[in-house]
Amino acid sequence: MRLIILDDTAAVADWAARFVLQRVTEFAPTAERRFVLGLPTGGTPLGMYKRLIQFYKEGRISFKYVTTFNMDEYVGLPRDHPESYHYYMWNEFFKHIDIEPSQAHVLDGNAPNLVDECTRFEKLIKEAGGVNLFIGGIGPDGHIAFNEPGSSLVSRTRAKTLAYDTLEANKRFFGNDISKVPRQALTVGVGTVMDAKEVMILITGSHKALALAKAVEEGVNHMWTVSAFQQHPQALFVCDEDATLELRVKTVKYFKVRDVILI
Ligand SMILES: N[C@@H]1[C@@H](O)[C@H](O)[C@@H](COP(=O)(O)O)O[C@@H]1O
Repeated sequence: MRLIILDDTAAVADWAARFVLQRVTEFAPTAERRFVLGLPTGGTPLGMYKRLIQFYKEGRISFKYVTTFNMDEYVGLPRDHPESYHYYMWNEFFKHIDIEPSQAHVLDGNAPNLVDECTRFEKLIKEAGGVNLFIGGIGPDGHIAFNEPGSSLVSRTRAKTLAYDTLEANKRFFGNDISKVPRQALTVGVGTVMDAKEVMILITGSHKALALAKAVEEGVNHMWTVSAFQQHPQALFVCDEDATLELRVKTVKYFKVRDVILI
């Protein structure tokens, strides 16, 4: 696991977008050999999506042969609700780029049978040949996707009841009214993300500092599900200075040696 420490949220957005650009460019996807990207929602990746849209407009990247799988979706929120992850992905990213809509997969939180929907999603990932790069964000309680504290670290895509901390953290998107935040979500499992060839997790802000410290400095722990990625062969945590506030100076100094060169 590598930890990339950058100055601020803008630097994280730029770095993450350039990392995606680099990986897609190196892979040189074609119709027969598509690049498979796992994607997150939330406030953290917004800047990365903006930069990627810019790269696309400048002709530096194409998503024509990219297949995407989103991490999660609320259960029971209409697809056209401004806080659904379908709506977010379409408005913040997909409608601005040349991705084939049929290749942009987001879990259906309104499916008649949620278990079947999760099974279908896992099957689609398998049929696509697995995920080349899974990008994720975390909650202040250290959850990855919606794998709340206590989730199995070998879990697969399934429905989860959201933890109180997550309802609190996400109420800002629902007029600060916690009662409006859906209580359940469909989420890829920790195991689903662990299966990706490479994982990049974006962590910004002092409210995520404790989670980052737990993930990096303590042992693998199902109460901080993002800590599982210590055991991934190709995992990158990309954070800003604020997110490092709970880390030891020694840890920060160690990881501040930059060894990843991007185009
Ligand atoms: N399920 C999502 C996570 O996938 C996301 O990483 C997290 C952080 O969101 P933000 O980036 O807005 O802090 O929010 C939700 O809980």
